[in-house]
Amino acid sequence: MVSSSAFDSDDDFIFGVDLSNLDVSEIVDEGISSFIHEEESSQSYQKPDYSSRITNLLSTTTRFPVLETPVTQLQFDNLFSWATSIGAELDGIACVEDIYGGRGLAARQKFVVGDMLAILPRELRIGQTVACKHLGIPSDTPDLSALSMFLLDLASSEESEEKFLHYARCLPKFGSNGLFQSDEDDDHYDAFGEEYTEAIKAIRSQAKSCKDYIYEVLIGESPLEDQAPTIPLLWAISMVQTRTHGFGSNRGRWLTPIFDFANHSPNPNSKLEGDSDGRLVLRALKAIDANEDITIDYQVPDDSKLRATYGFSLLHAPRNTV
Ligand SMILES: C[S@@+](CC[C@H](N)C(=O)[O-])C[C@H]1O[C@@H](n2cnc3c(N)ncnc32)[C@H](O)[C@@H]1O
Repeated sequence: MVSSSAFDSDDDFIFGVDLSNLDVSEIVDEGISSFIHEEESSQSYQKPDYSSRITNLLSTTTRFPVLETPVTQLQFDNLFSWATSIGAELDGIACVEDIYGGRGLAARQKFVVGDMLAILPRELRIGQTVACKHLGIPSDTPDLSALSMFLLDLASSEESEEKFLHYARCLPKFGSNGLFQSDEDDDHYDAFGEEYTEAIKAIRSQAKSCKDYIYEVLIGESPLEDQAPTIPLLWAISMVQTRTHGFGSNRGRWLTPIFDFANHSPNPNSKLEGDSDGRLVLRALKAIDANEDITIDYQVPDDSKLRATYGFSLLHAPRNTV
Protein backbone atom coordinates (compact mmCIF):
# COMPACT_ATOMS: atom_id res chain seq x y z
CA MET A 1 0.00 0.00 0.00
CA VAL A 2 1.34 3.41 -0.87
CA SER A 3 1.60 6.29 1.51
CA SER A 4 -1.22 8.77 1.81
CA SER A 5 0.96 11.61 2.97
CA ALA A 6 0.69 15.02 1.36
CA PHE A 7 2.77 15.18 -1.75
CA ASP A 8 5.49 17.45 -0.48
CA SER A 9 6.98 15.54 2.36
CA ASP A 10 10.06 17.73 2.44
CA ASP A 11 9.88 21.46 2.74
CA ASP A 12 11.76 22.38 -0.38
CA PHE A 13 8.92 23.66 -2.46
CA ILE A 14 7.36 26.98 -1.71
CA PHE A 15 5.84 28.92 -4.57
CA GLY A 16 4.62 32.28 -3.39
CA VAL A 17 5.41 34.60 -0.57
CA ASP A 18 4.00 35.77 2.73
CA LEU A 19 0.81 33.75 2.80
CA SER A 20 0.80 33.45 6.56
CA ASN A 21 -2.37 35.52 6.99
CA LEU A 22 -4.31 33.53 4.50
CA ASP A 23 -7.52 31.82 5.55
CA VAL A 24 -6.95 28.48 3.84
CA SER A 25 -10.43 27.03 4.30
CA GLU A 26 -12.03 26.22 0.99
CA ILE A 27 -15.43 27.11 -0.31
CA VAL A 28 -17.07 24.03 -1.70
CA ASP A 29 -19.99 24.55 -3.99
CA GLU A 30 -22.30 21.59 -3.40
CA GLY A 31 -23.59 21.91 -6.94
CA ILE A 32 -20.09 21.67 -8.35
CA SER A 33 -20.70 18.24 -9.80
CA SER A 34 -23.55 15.89 -10.37
CA PHE A 35 -21.32 13.15 -9.04
CA ILE A 36 -21.39 13.21 -5.25
CA HIS A 37 -19.81 10.42 -3.27
CA GLU A 38 -22.45 8.58 -1.26
CA GLU A 39 -21.81 7.05 2.13
CA GLU A 40 -21.00 3.37 1.90
CA SER A 41 -23.99 1.52 3.28
CA SER A 42 -23.61 -1.96 1.89
CA GLN A 43 -22.44 -4.82 4.12
CA SER A 44 -20.66 -6.65 1.32
CA TYR A 45 -17.64 -5.07 -0.34
CA GLN A 46 -18.45 -3.12 -3.43
CA LYS A 47 -16.10 -1.02 -5.45
CA PRO A 48 -16.75 2.58 -4.52
CA ASP A 49 -18.76 4.71 -6.95
CA TYR A 50 -15.79 6.76 -7.97
CA SER A 51 -13.74 3.75 -9.03
CA SER A 52 -15.24 3.51 -12.53
CA ARG A 53 -14.99 7.24 -13.06
CA ILE A 54 -11.30 7.18 -12.17
CA THR A 55 -10.75 4.05 -14.29
CA ASN A 56 -12.37 5.75 -17.28
CA LEU A 57 -10.21 8.80 -16.86
CA LEU A 58 -7.09 6.67 -16.93
CA SER A 59 -8.11 4.44 -19.81
CA THR A 60 -6.47 5.13 -23.13
CA THR A 61 -9.83 5.31 -24.87
CA THR A 62 -10.95 8.35 -22.92
CA ARG A 63 -10.95 11.51 -25.00
CA PHE A 64 -9.50 14.68 -23.62
CA PRO A 65 -11.12 17.57 -25.51
CA VAL A 66 -9.29 20.20 -23.48
CA LEU A 67 -5.92 18.67 -24.41
CA GLU A 68 -6.87 18.42 -28.06
CA THR A 69 -7.97 22.05 -28.41
CA PRO A 70 -5.35 24.76 -29.00
CA VAL A 71 -5.33 27.64 -26.54
CA THR A 72 -6.66 30.86 -28.06
CA GLN A 73 -6.85 34.42 -26.82
CA LEU A 74 -10.63 34.03 -26.71
CA GLN A 75 -10.23 31.29 -24.12
CA PHE A 76 -8.17 33.63 -21.95
CA ASP A 77 -10.80 36.35 -22.42
CA ASN A 78 -13.45 33.87 -21.32
CA LEU A 79 -11.33 32.82 -18.33
CA PHE A 80 -10.87 36.43 -17.24
CA SER A 81 -14.58 37.26 -17.70
CA TRP A 82 -15.65 34.18 -15.78
CA ALA A 83 -13.17 34.82 -12.95
CA THR A 84 -14.27 38.47 -12.78
CA SER A 85 -17.90 37.38 -12.51
CA ILE A 86 -16.94 35.37 -9.43
CA GLY A 87 -15.18 38.30 -7.78
CA ALA A 88 -11.64 38.40 -9.15
CA GLU A 89 -10.16 41.85 -9.77
CA LEU A 90 -8.07 41.52 -12.89
CA ASP A 91 -8.30 44.86 -14.75
CA GLY A 92 -4.60 45.59 -14.19
CA ILE A 93 -3.18 42.38 -15.66
CA ALA A 94 -3.31 40.30 -18.82
CA CYS A 95 -2.13 36.86 -19.82
CA VAL A 96 0.29 37.22 -22.75
CA GLU A 97 2.75 35.14 -24.76
CA ASP A 98 6.08 35.05 -22.96
CA ILE A 99 9.70 34.78 -24.05
CA TYR A 100 9.85 31.12 -22.97
CA GLY A 101 7.33 29.87 -25.52
CA GLY A 102 4.40 29.78 -23.10
CA ARG A 103 2.26 32.38 -21.41
CA GLY A 104 2.96 34.80 -18.62
CA LEU A 105 1.29 37.69 -16.87
CA ALA A 106 1.88 41.31 -17.91
CA ALA A 107 0.77 44.63 -16.45
CA ARG A 108 -1.87 46.58 -18.38
CA GLN A 109 -1.01 49.82 -16.62
CA LYS A 110 1.69 51.41 -14.49
CA PHE A 111 1.98 50.39 -10.86
CA VAL A 112 4.04 51.79 -8.01
CA VAL A 113 5.60 49.85 -5.15
CA GLY A 114 2.94 48.42 -2.86
CA ASP A 115 0.07 48.60 -5.38
CA MET A 116 -2.32 45.69 -5.68
CA LEU A 117 -2.10 44.38 -9.23
CA ALA A 118 -4.89 41.83 -9.00
CA ILE A 119 -7.01 39.91 -6.49
CA LEU A 120 -8.24 36.33 -6.60
CA PRO A 121 -11.12 35.38 -4.27
CA ARG A 122 -10.90 32.07 -2.48
CA GLU A 123 -13.76 30.64 -4.56
CA LEU A 124 -11.16 30.51 -7.32
CA ARG A 125 -8.52 28.54 -5.44
CA ILE A 126 -8.57 24.82 -6.04
CA GLY A 127 -7.32 22.72 -3.17
CA GLN A 128 -7.74 19.19 -1.97
CA THR A 129 -11.27 19.70 -0.60
CA VAL A 130 -12.66 21.09 -3.83
CA ALA A 131 -10.92 18.43 -5.92
CA CYS A 132 -12.10 15.53 -3.71
CA LYS A 133 -15.65 16.80 -3.58
CA HIS A 134 -15.73 17.34 -7.31
CA LEU A 135 -14.64 13.77 -7.99
CA GLY A 136 -16.52 12.21 -5.09
CA ILE A 137 -13.29 10.66 -3.82
CA PRO A 138 -12.31 10.37 -0.13
CA SER A 139 -11.37 13.68 1.44
CA ASP A 140 -8.02 12.31 2.62
CA THR A 141 -6.79 11.67 -0.92
CA PRO A 142 -3.31 13.25 -1.10
CA ASP A 143 -3.34 16.59 -2.81
CA LEU A 144 -1.15 15.62 -5.77
CA SER A 145 -3.42 12.67 -6.60
CA ALA A 146 -6.63 14.61 -5.98
CA LEU A 147 -5.60 17.67 -7.98
CA SER A 148 -4.19 15.60 -10.86
CA MET A 149 -7.40 13.61 -11.21
CA PHE A 150 -9.38 16.83 -10.93
CA LEU A 151 -7.46 18.31 -13.90
CA LEU A 152 -7.81 15.08 -15.85
CA ASP A 153 -11.53 15.15 -15.23
CA LEU A 154 -11.78 18.73 -16.48
CA ALA A 155 -9.61 17.86 -19.48
CA SER A 156 -12.09 15.17 -20.50
CA SER A 157 -15.07 17.49 -20.19
CA GLU A 158 -16.96 19.13 -23.00
CA GLU A 159 -19.61 20.41 -20.64
CA SER A 160 -19.36 24.18 -21.06
CA GLU A 161 -21.05 24.82 -17.71
CA GLU A 162 -18.42 22.87 -15.78
CA LYS A 163 -16.88 25.05 -13.13
CA PHE A 164 -13.17 25.75 -13.77
CA LEU A 165 -13.42 24.53 -17.38
CA HIS A 166 -12.38 27.99 -18.64
CA TYR A 167 -9.24 27.54 -16.58
CA ALA A 168 -8.52 24.04 -17.88
CA ARG A 169 -8.90 25.23 -21.47
CA CYS A 170 -6.08 27.75 -20.99
CA LEU A 171 -3.57 25.29 -19.56
CA PRO A 172 -0.49 24.32 -21.61
CA LYS A 173 -1.07 21.09 -23.56
CA PHE A 174 2.31 19.63 -22.73
CA GLY A 175 4.13 19.12 -19.47
CA SER A 176 7.57 20.68 -19.41
CA ASN A 177 9.21 19.60 -16.18
CA GLY A 178 11.42 16.67 -15.20
CA LEU A 179 8.65 14.15 -15.93
CA PHE A 180 9.00 14.92 -19.62
CA GLN A 181 12.76 15.09 -19.80
CA SER A 182 14.38 12.85 -22.44
CA ASP A 183 17.37 10.56 -21.84
CA GLU A 184 19.51 13.10 -23.70
CA ASP A 185 18.30 15.88 -21.40
CA ASP A 186 19.02 13.63 -18.42
CA ASP A 187 22.60 13.15 -19.64
CA HIS A 188 22.99 16.87 -20.27
CA TYR A 189 21.96 17.84 -16.72
CA ASP A 190 23.63 14.85 -15.04
CA ALA A 191 26.91 16.39 -16.17
CA PHE A 192 26.29 19.44 -13.94
CA GLY A 193 26.29 17.43 -10.74
CA GLU A 194 24.66 14.59 -8.86
CA GLU A 195 22.08 16.97 -7.39
CA TYR A 196 20.49 17.33 -10.85
CA THR A 197 20.23 13.55 -11.19
CA GLU A 198 18.74 13.21 -7.70
CA ALA A 199 16.24 16.05 -8.19
CA ILE A 200 14.89 14.45 -11.37
CA LYS A 201 14.64 11.10 -9.57
CA ALA A 202 12.68 12.76 -6.75
CA ILE A 203 10.17 14.42 -9.04
CA ARG A 204 9.62 11.15 -10.93
CA SER A 205 9.27 9.25 -7.71
CA GLN A 206 6.60 11.74 -6.61
CA ALA A 207 4.73 11.05 -9.87
CA LYS A 208 5.07 7.28 -9.36
CA SER A 209 3.67 7.49 -5.82
CA CYS A 210 0.79 9.55 -7.16
CA LYS A 211 0.05 7.01 -9.92
CA ASP A 212 0.32 4.08 -7.46
CA TYR A 213 -2.05 5.78 -5.05
CA ILE A 214 -4.61 6.38 -7.77
CA TYR A 215 -4.51 2.75 -8.92
CA GLU A 216 -4.17 1.03 -5.55
CA VAL A 217 -6.42 3.19 -3.42
CA LEU A 218 -8.85 4.98 -5.71
CA ILE A 219 -9.35 2.19 -8.24
CA GLY A 220 -8.46 -0.68 -5.94
CA GLU A 221 -6.13 -2.52 -8.29
CA SER A 222 -2.38 -2.63 -8.21
CA PRO A 223 -0.80 -1.27 -11.36
CA LEU A 224 1.51 -3.65 -13.16
CA GLU A 225 5.04 -3.28 -11.88
CA ASP A 226 6.35 -1.60 -15.00
CA GLN A 227 3.15 0.23 -15.91
CA ALA A 228 4.02 3.85 -16.65
CA PRO A 229 1.48 6.61 -16.02
CA THR A 230 -0.50 7.38 -19.18
CA ILE A 231 0.55 10.55 -20.98
CA PRO A 232 -2.58 12.46 -19.90
CA LEU A 233 -1.96 11.45 -16.28
CA LEU A 234 1.66 12.56 -16.58
CA TRP A 235 0.42 15.85 -18.05
CA ALA A 236 -1.95 16.32 -15.11
CA ILE A 237 0.72 15.50 -12.51
CA SER A 238 3.17 17.83 -14.20
CA MET A 239 0.57 20.63 -14.25
CA VAL A 240 0.09 20.24 -10.52
CA GLN A 241 3.83 20.06 -9.85
CA THR A 242 4.54 23.20 -11.89
CA ARG A 243 1.48 25.30 -11.06
CA THR A 244 0.55 24.86 -7.41
CA HIS A 245 1.28 27.20 -4.58
CA GLY A 246 2.01 25.62 -1.23
CA PHE A 247 0.73 27.40 1.81
CA GLY A 248 -1.19 27.07 5.02
CA SER A 249 -0.06 25.35 8.16
CA ASN A 250 -0.52 21.89 6.66
CA ARG A 251 1.44 22.90 3.57
CA GLY A 252 -1.40 21.91 1.27
CA ARG A 253 -1.04 22.58 -2.44
CA TRP A 254 -3.44 24.81 -4.34
CA LEU A 255 -4.08 25.58 -7.96
CA THR A 256 -4.57 29.30 -8.33
CA PRO A 257 -6.14 29.97 -11.74
CA ILE A 258 -4.65 33.00 -13.55
CA PHE A 259 -2.01 33.71 -10.90
CA ASP A 260 -0.40 30.42 -11.90
CA PHE A 261 0.59 32.10 -15.17
CA ALA A 262 3.12 34.29 -13.36
CA ASN A 263 6.65 33.33 -14.37
CA HIS A 264 9.61 33.13 -12.04
CA SER A 265 12.37 35.66 -11.51
CA PRO A 266 15.01 35.61 -8.77
CA ASN A 267 14.59 39.39 -8.81
CA PRO A 268 10.81 39.64 -9.13
CA ASN A 269 8.66 42.75 -9.45
CA SER A 270 5.68 41.24 -7.60
CA LYS A 271 4.73 38.88 -4.84
CA LEU A 272 1.69 36.91 -3.76
CA GLU A 273 0.09 37.55 -0.40
CA GLY A 274 -2.89 36.06 1.36
CA ASP A 275 -5.42 38.15 3.22
CA SER A 276 -7.72 37.29 6.09
CA ASP A 277 -10.69 36.90 3.71
CA GLY A 278 -8.86 34.06 2.03
CA ARG A 279 -8.16 36.14 -1.04
CA LEU A 280 -4.84 36.05 -2.87
CA VAL A 281 -3.35 39.41 -3.69
CA LEU A 282 -0.67 40.06 -6.31
CA ARG A 283 1.28 43.06 -5.07
CA ALA A 284 3.98 45.20 -6.70
CA LEU A 285 7.44 44.99 -5.14
CA LYS A 286 8.79 47.55 -7.62
CA ALA A 287 7.47 50.19 -9.98
CA ILE A 288 6.03 48.34 -12.98
CA ASP A 289 5.40 49.82 -16.43
CA ALA A 290 2.42 49.07 -18.63
CA ASN A 291 3.13 45.92 -20.71
CA GLU A 292 5.97 44.85 -18.42
CA ASP A 293 6.09 41.16 -17.50
CA ILE A 294 4.89 40.35 -14.00
CA THR A 295 7.21 37.96 -12.18
CA ILE A 296 7.22 36.35 -8.76
CA ASP A 297 9.86 34.38 -6.89
CA TYR A 298 9.05 30.65 -6.84
CA GLN A 299 11.41 30.39 -3.86
CA VAL A 300 13.32 27.33 -4.96
CA PRO A 301 16.90 28.23 -4.07
CA ASP A 302 18.36 25.04 -5.46
CA ASP A 303 18.78 25.19 -9.25
CA SER A 304 18.60 21.40 -9.61
CA LYS A 305 15.14 21.39 -7.99
CA LEU A 306 14.03 24.34 -10.10
CA ARG A 307 15.06 22.38 -13.17
CA ALA A 308 13.35 19.16 -12.05
CA THR A 309 10.14 20.71 -10.73
CA TYR A 310 9.61 23.54 -13.21
CA GLY A 311 11.72 22.45 -16.17
CA PHE A 312 14.09 25.39 -16.38
CA SER A 313 17.48 26.23 -14.95
CA LEU A 314 18.87 29.64 -14.12
CA LEU A 315 22.44 28.34 -14.23
CA HIS A 316 22.68 26.02 -17.23
CA ALA A 317 21.34 26.41 -20.75
CA PRO A 318 19.12 23.62 -22.09
CA ARG A 319 20.71 20.86 -24.20
CA ASN A 320 19.52 22.06 -27.60
CA THR A 321 21.01 25.55 -27.18
CA VAL A 322 24.58 24.56 -26.34
C1 LIG B 1 3.54 28.48 -12.93
S1 LIG B 1 3.85 28.16 -14.57
C2 LIG B 1 3.97 29.78 -15.28
C3 LIG B 1 3.14 29.91 -16.55
C4 LIG B 1 3.72 29.21 -17.76
N1 LIG B 1 4.77 30.02 -18.38
C5 LIG B 1 2.67 28.89 -18.81
O1 LIG B 1 2.91 29.06 -20.00
O2 LIG B 1 1.59 28.44 -18.45
C6 LIG B 1 5.51 27.60 -14.43
C7 LIG B 1 6.15 27.25 -15.76
O3 LIG B 1 6.47 28.43 -16.49
C8 LIG B 1 7.75 28.32 -17.11
N2 LIG B 1 8.64 29.32 -16.50
C9 LIG B 1 8.36 30.11 -15.43
N3 LIG B 1 9.38 30.94 -15.15
C10 LIG B 1 10.35 30.67 -16.06
C11 LIG B 1 11.68 31.18 -16.26
N4 LIG B 1 12.19 32.15 -15.51
N5 LIG B 1 12.40 30.66 -17.28
C12 LIG B 1 11.90 29.68 -18.07
N6 LIG B 1 10.65 29.14 -17.92
C13 LIG B 1 9.88 29.64 -16.92
C14 LIG B 1 8.22 26.89 -16.84
O4 LIG B 1 7.79 26.08 -17.90
C15 LIG B 1 7.46 26.53 -15.59
O5 LIG B 1 7.27 25.13 -15.42
